[in-house]
Amino acid sequence: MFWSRDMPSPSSIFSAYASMTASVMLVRSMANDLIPHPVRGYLLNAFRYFIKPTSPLLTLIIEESSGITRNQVFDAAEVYLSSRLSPENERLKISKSPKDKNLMIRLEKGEKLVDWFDGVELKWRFICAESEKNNNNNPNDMGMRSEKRYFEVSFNKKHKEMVLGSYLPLILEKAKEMKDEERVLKMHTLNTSYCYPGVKWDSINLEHPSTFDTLAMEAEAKNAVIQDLNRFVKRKEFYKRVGRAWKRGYLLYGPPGTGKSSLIAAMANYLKFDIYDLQLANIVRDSDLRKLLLATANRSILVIEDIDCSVDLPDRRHADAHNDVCVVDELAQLTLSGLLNFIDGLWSSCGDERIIIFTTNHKERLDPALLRPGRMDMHIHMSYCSYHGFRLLASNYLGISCEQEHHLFGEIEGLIEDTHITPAQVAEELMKTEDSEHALESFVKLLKRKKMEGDVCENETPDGDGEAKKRKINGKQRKTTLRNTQRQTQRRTRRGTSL
Ligand SMILES: Nc1ncnc2c1ncn2[C@@H]1O[C@H](COP(=O)(O)OP(=O)(O)OP(=O)(O)O)[C@@H](O)[C@H]1O
Ligand SMILES: [Mg+2]
Repeated sequence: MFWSRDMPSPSSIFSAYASMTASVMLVRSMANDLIPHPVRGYLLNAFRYFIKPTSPLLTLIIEESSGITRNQVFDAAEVYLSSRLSPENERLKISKSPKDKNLMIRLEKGEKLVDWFDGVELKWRFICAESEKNNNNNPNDMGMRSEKRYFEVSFNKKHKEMVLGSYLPLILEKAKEMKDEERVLKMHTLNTSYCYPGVKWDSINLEHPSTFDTLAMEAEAKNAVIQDLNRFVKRKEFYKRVGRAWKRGYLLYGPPGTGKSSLIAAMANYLKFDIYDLQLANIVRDSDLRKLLLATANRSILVIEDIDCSVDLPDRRHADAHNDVCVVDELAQLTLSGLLNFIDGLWSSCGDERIIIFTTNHKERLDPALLRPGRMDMHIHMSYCSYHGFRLLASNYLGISCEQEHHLFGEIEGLIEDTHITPAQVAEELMKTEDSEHALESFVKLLKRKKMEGDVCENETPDGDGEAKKRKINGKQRKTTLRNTQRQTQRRTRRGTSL
């Protein structure tokens, strides 16, 4: 081994160490004699604090609760870490509650896990510390066991800013996405059973399979809706800054069977929002309406279907004839814009991330107050099936992808553009057989038949783009048809939603 003259020799190091130890012992014994016990403890602690080697690691403690509320970072970490498990983990906790879709996997106490973010190593540990709480004032108290659960995450100190500013926010966001994924959506409808005084919400799982991928709608309109929803959910701060309730209103209009209810389900599935289906025809008192609205949760969609029929006051008066006259008078004063103001008022004070959707087959019959700018944020016209819509349905129902061609497609394209056929009718026809050739042949026959019969769009809404002119029936016939449709939709409204 190389040894330099300038370096202290091993024997000198040893003698220096021996003399230092001796002097520490001497100081200690002097201190024992001279310094009172409590002061001595304090000085020793201070001495240890200054001479202890500094660790390059910083450890964050993430406790389960902060005060009486749960700690969101803990909940998020629990969910996030379940996606970061490694083969090294030896003990995991598995659970599933009735409302969960899948098994929940969580770290068992003591388990460790290493995560990497931006090239930085983060060491996680889940700790459950049991402690005994003794209530000294109560002689009968044998002590209560309580469990303190927390995560520890350690990393190099120099990454503190990055962990606090980027890593933990990412965990919160990721966990929210994962929880949304897991979430079973609910459809809330009114319970108006006679054994229950008043009305209340009843919920069932929303298992409507409609998504934006299965919805036949013009690509531009569909993208506009998706972008609008994305913008809405991201703008919490914006709504706060401009002093508006964080809500968005959509009016869906178009003939029956064009996908209004399917679009609502697609929106709910996309946003993972529950649906509250408010059948106004079943609400008798303003106080009930208020109670119902207060019982709706944030991140939900309030739906009022067939709005032109639901607030048809003479009909509601008739339906509620067994109730007292004052109530009838109260209802007669209920206008759509009044209802909206009422909802706005409630939501401004106690609602976040709310969507309200009205549907109608007859936009022209709506209260103009509802249509004025700023009332319903987006008007969405659901119309007859276009060739583009047909291709999407053919892909969904017959498995003929949008890139594939078929010898009947050219003929269908020519026929469908001049025929008023709803996506519901197309879907029904394509479902009749699994043999795609056969299905398309009979679909062509249907289109030809409709064209020959000079099929009309008796429920189409005139919207200024000339569609009203396409109608080939006279006014009298049309009124009868509209009345029948209205009766039909009123019946449906009373029965419950068509979602
Ligand atoms: N645009 C569409 N894309 C895909 N499927 C559709 C579409 N429109 C209708 N359908 C099919 O037709 C069925 C009925 O449609 P939906 O209930 O959404 O129509 P609607 O416009 O709400 O009708 P209504 O005015 O009678 O309430 C749906 O369950 C779906 O199978
Ligand atoms: Mg509908």
